[in-house]
Amino acid sequence: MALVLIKLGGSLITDKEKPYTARPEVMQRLAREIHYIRAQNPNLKLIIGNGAGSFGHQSAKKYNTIEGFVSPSEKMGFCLVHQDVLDLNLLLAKIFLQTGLPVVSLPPVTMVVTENQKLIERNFSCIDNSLATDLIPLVFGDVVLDKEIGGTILSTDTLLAELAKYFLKQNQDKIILINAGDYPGVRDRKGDVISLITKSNYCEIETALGLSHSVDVTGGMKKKVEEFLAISSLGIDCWILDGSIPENLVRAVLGKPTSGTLIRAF
Ligand SMILES: Nc1ncnc2c1ncn2[C@@H]1O[C@H](COP(=O)(O)OP(=O)(O)O)[C@@H](O)[C@H]1O
Ligand SMILES: C=C(C)CCOP(=O)(O)OP(=O)(O)O
Repeated sequence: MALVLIKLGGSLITDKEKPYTARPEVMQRLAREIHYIRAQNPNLKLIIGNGAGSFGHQSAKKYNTIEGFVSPSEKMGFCLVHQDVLDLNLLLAKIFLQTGLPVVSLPPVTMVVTENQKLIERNFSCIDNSLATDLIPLVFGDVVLDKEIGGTILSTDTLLAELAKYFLKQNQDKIILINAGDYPGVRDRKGDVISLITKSNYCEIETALGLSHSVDVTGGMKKKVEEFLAISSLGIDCWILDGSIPENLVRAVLGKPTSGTLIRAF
């Protein structure tokens, strides 16, 4: 049975230029599209992750949470970042539920432990169990506890890549990962969208990949492409596409012609 992991980027579901500004109308349309995808493929397993956008990235930057915490104010900051990502996730979860999608919000802080920002413990049994009962696990970029530096930040991209590897080991038939943002795909130095990134053309396009132009603590486009290229070599196709174009996400999941960037190892 196929598994599709969908990342709804913070750039798509919030206005990353305006602190704490969600885009509920975009969330509603995405919910309807995901509802349609499920109706077309009742056997499809879905995991959805949402980015932190102008919610968690604001506080994460303010408290430099990715580097850990020492002082009481940094520790408080860690908790406030978690609250910010929960607030955004709650808005999205409510909209999904109103649309009839059986989502269950699962905070990654309870699944993953790091050491000096390196992932050392994973417990994805709640994801497994949710999928087994035909629920849609809804995860998000979150704070996580770190054995050396107290805490850090785990992006949705990293989490979904880890989940893709985990389910691959469990002999999942086919896995695809789709990153939907508010950009048309990965751009080259001229600004044109690169339709296909492989191990062979990566070195030619690498210099075009940068950080996010918005407030963002987790690495922007370069890290995204590197992480997706790494899992593509395991046979997992990854799309980076524009989720603000109606039906684009639907087309990618249903295997129809899609505008955006496909990352495939070959
Ligand atoms: N080569 C590139 N192609 C597209 N976007 C790029 C590129 N290099 C840097 N970026 C920046 O990366 C951003 C996407 O990363 P990010 O903000 O983390 O997205 P998301 O919130 O969807 O995860 C783009 O909006 C753009 O500002
Ligand atoms: C800042 C925090 C706490 C999480 C970041 O998550 P993401 O890295 O997945 O968020 P977006 O870039 O998609 O906004």
